[in-house]
Amino acid sequence: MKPPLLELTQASKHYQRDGTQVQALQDFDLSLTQGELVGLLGPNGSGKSTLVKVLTGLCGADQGQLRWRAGAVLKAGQAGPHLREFGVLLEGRSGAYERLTPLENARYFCGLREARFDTGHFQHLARALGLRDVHSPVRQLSTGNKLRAALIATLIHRPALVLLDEPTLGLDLEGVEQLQALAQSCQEAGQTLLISSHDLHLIERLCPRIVCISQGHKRFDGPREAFTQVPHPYRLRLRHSQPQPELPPWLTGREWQIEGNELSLPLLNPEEATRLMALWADWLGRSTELQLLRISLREHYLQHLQTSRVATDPSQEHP
Ligand SMILES: Nc1ncnc2c1ncn2[C@@H]1O[C@H](COP(=O)(O)OP(=O)(O)OP(=O)(O)O)[C@@H](O)[C@H]1O
Repeated sequence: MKPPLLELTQASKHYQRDGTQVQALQDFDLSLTQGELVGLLGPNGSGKSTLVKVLTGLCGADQGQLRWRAGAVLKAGQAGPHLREFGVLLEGRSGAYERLTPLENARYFCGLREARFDTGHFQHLARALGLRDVHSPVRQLSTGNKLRAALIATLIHRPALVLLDEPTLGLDLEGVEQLQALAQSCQEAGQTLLISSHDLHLIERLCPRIVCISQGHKRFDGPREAFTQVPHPYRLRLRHSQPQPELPPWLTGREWQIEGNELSLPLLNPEEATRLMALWADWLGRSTELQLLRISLREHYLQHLQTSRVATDPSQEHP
């Protein structure tokens, strides 16, 4: 097993707002290894940006520790030379200077990280993201192209760790696909990426590992397959005016949900639906609507958020 590139342990951070304490991050552990592509999911106000800020030394933590490349133990949120190896895009905002061109921005940010500017790499990034106009001031570019310029400035020095907070905000469909392909090529080149997004499908398509955060707590951290795994991934939903028939023995113990005249039954597989329909042919024949559904990614996500909820500041979260 590879040693961790970055290890964050027991990180907590609170803000003071209108005289009340908002716990943005609570005892948060995160370990990232080289070449990982990790998706960070969580509702508004769940602590994603705070986590990125603590990781990148932009905001100090109340407690917690950070280790980079198995080096000295630092206080979480502490700045240091290790940050030169980071590339950060914050909250989907264009971090590029408006008066400078995308090329000048890339040169400037490369210099800040004390890295050698590689024209070939700049051209590769601009091509990969479809940014043709690299010589006009950023202020003259469209929102999507401002973001492309910021992404280039984030990646120009080939950072070992790339942290992208909402990198698709303002990107069109083509832009999202370009970003996805670029993120995959960064991973293939051995870079580690942590991508925070509200786009569930992007995270599912792109990230083999998913971390889910809610109210500052980690709710899930594991492979994408485990994230989308539930004991009964199908649901038979029917509408009927009659009382429901008896459940066959192989379905007893399952949670049968009734709402008005709508009835929903969790199933293991579509074959269970076929067996049920044969058993209940008469009764089902009188139902007005019958649907076999696969549990959606959104439902998986909501289930993860509901597990072990704690009452820290529930008013702050909006799924
Ligand atoms: N500077 C601040 N002062 C006070 N409270 C803050 C500050 N920054 C964040 N918070 C609060 O901390 C909590 C976590 O915020 P954070 O921005 O980390 O969430 P997020 O998951 O990134 O949200 P979003 O998806 O909306 O970007 C929220 O309750 C937020 O209101």
